[in-house]
Amino acid sequence: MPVIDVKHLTKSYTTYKRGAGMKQTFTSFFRREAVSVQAVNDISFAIEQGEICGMLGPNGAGKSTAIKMLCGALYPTSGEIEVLGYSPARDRKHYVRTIGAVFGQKSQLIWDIPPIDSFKMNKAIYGISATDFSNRLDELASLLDIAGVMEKPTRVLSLGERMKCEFVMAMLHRPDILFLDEPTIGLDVIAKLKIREFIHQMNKQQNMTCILTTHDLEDVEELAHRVIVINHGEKVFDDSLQRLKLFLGEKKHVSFTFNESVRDTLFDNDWTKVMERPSDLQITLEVDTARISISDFLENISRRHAFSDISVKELPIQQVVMNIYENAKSSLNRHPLE
Ligand SMILES: Nc1ncnc2c1ncn2[C@@H]1O[C@H](COP(=O)(O)OP(=O)(O)OP(=O)(O)O)[C@@H](O)[C@H]1O
Repeated sequence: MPVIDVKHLTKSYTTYKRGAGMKQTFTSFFRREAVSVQAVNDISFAIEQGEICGMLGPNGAGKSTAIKMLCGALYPTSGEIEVLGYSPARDRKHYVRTIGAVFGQKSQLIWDIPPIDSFKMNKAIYGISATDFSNRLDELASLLDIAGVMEKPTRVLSLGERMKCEFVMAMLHRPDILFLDEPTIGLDVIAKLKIREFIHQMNKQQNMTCILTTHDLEDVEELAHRVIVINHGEKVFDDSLQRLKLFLGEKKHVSFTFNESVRDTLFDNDWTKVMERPSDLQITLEVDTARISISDFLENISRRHAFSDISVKELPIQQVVMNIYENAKSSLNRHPLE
């Protein structure tokens, strides 16, 4: 039986148009034009206990709105959410004891006091015993490597240190389900690794279920068993990471800065496509790594052309979603895996 069951979830926001300038602002006090935004549109999914599900989608797709409804912070316009038998919006008081949440863009810690005092506040709110609090805090602090950080005022912490403390705050009461909204946004590679390792550990140790929204495909690659892609409020993909990769192909974007100008035609073959040409010396190529390994590709290029800079990246999320969106409608039900 799923621990999270979402049926036909829909959320529309109503905002009011306000014109620019004094005259239109004044007019809008008396006559306002209502504008409705369909942020989440008829989304359904079910998640089993212990699953880690990544939610991907471009800016404005509706991911945060969906997570806020799952946390009980927003009422759905229509549709049903059941998490561990609770309705998040209706049974808030009992429900919040079973979940934890970390929002990359919004802190739960109190800015002017050290995180340790915010943790003690949660101890009181959740009625955690002194022994359990102390054991749990020791465990979380050592997993996240934050000794010496918890006693400084939150406002002086680096982003990475603060995010680790946000995770402690969310996990002190041992929630069964963790909702994460862009938990690694703005973090350096080391901090990202630490946080991913921590989520893994909690998932393994407590069989904790987790939904995370992200723009970082590596988060999904490292963590998620399953991926839901949302575009314009609609679910356009819901399956395993393996199947997402089949949609993406094994493509990467490789950008070079060459020492001398190169012609586009040099990259005219079956496994590369020119994506960008910012200058004579710079080029971004899409490389199909199913056809040529990155190491062979780089060796091939470096034998012919000297370059001073290079970067290898996953496909931008915008493009991933576009590819999926274009393919999804026509071929989702008759995919090569089947
Ligand atoms: N409080 C609000 N009032 C009106 N419109 C809103 C509100 N919150 C979000 N929206 C609109 O709903 C849509 C979905 O926004 P949401 O924040 O859920 O997207 P998202 O996928 O999380 O985007 P991002 O990746 O940029 O955070 C957007 O068009 C946004 O402008």
